[in-house]
Amino acid sequence: MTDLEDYRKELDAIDQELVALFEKRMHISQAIGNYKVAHDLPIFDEGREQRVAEQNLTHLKSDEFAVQTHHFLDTIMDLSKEVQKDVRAASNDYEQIFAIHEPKQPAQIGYFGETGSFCEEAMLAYFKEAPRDPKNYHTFESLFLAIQNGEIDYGVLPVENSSTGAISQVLDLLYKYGLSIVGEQYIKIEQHLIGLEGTSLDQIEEVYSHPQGFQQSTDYFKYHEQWRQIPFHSTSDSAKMVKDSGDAHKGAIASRRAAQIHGLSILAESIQNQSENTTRFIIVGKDLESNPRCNKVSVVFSLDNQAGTLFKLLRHFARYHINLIKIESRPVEGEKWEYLLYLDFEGNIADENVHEALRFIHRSSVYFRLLGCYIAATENK
Ligand SMILES: O=C(O)C(=O)Cc1ccccc1
Repeated sequence: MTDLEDYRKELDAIDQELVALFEKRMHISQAIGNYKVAHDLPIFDEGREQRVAEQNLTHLKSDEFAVQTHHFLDTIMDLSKEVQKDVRAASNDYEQIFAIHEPKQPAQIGYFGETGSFCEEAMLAYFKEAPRDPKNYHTFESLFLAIQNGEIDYGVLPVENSSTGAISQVLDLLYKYGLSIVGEQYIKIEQHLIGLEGTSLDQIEEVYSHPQGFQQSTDYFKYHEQWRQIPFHSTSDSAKMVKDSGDAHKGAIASRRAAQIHGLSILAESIQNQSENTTRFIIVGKDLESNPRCNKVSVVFSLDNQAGTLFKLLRHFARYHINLIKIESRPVEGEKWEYLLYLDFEGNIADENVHEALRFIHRSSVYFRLLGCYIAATENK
């Protein structure tokens, strides 16, 4: 027999013992998982992991393989945690996450802002037949509250702008109120400086708008630094306020439509930084809705604060051939340096690969919620 064959036989014998010990260890991890679920304890205990690694390294005869042994122990502990997370996921009634409801019809719709707001435009574009008696709300949170308490079935809010990025307050509210995304709509945004009829630019002293209006028009305001910029509810609330004030020194940033509706004049046209300025709006409802035509999924989750967890999770999107569209992170309220991740990707929750990927994210995350599965909007260029 060659030496090589002898070595291999020795390895086979060791592997056999390792596998038997590993299986035994995994059963104990599972039992610990059950205990932690029953006693509502966290799965990750950094102090204990550190102690286990240190204690086991003292069993080495020399330091020669200390690094590899550390790696080996870390991997074993990662696998144990996965088993424990499986136990917890099963106890969370995983299928409940996918409980799909029928769309509400006829539905009471709400939107953010006074009549003439961009959200109203998005609502009219999304619900092809103009909704009957839509209600409007002057803060994002009051709109979320109205959906939560059943005053309205769906609400329309901005979630992302092509030049200013995510509208983070809306992401935070989706998490806070546990509501769902049932659709989306793009609207091309042109901002104008508007004021009372018969006034001119040199009379303006202060300008009102939604913070988005200012952020999308920063270049224009570099040339008008003497004007006071005053944040107000929505662009259209600002327009209405200027009209109601009758004050020629006040201006608003809003749409052409808002100027017409509130009887104001355009003093400076198209003042937004980006000529193709576009906002993505979401239609928010109480429950998850989905049908076979839906091709976009949104989720929110948080991870253990450990090296490599995000990579380990995102790797599965490549493995299941899922196209990621967007990832956004937000701090968790009250938890310093802890983050929630908002992920959009292509697919339908009924697709096998999406289901598998979601099962994995759910299992690997500390917090997980499916925000919605809906039809991806296309941009009208
Ligand atoms: O204020 C509005 O009109 C809104 O609907 C919010 C908003 C503001 C600016 C751009 C896009 C959406």
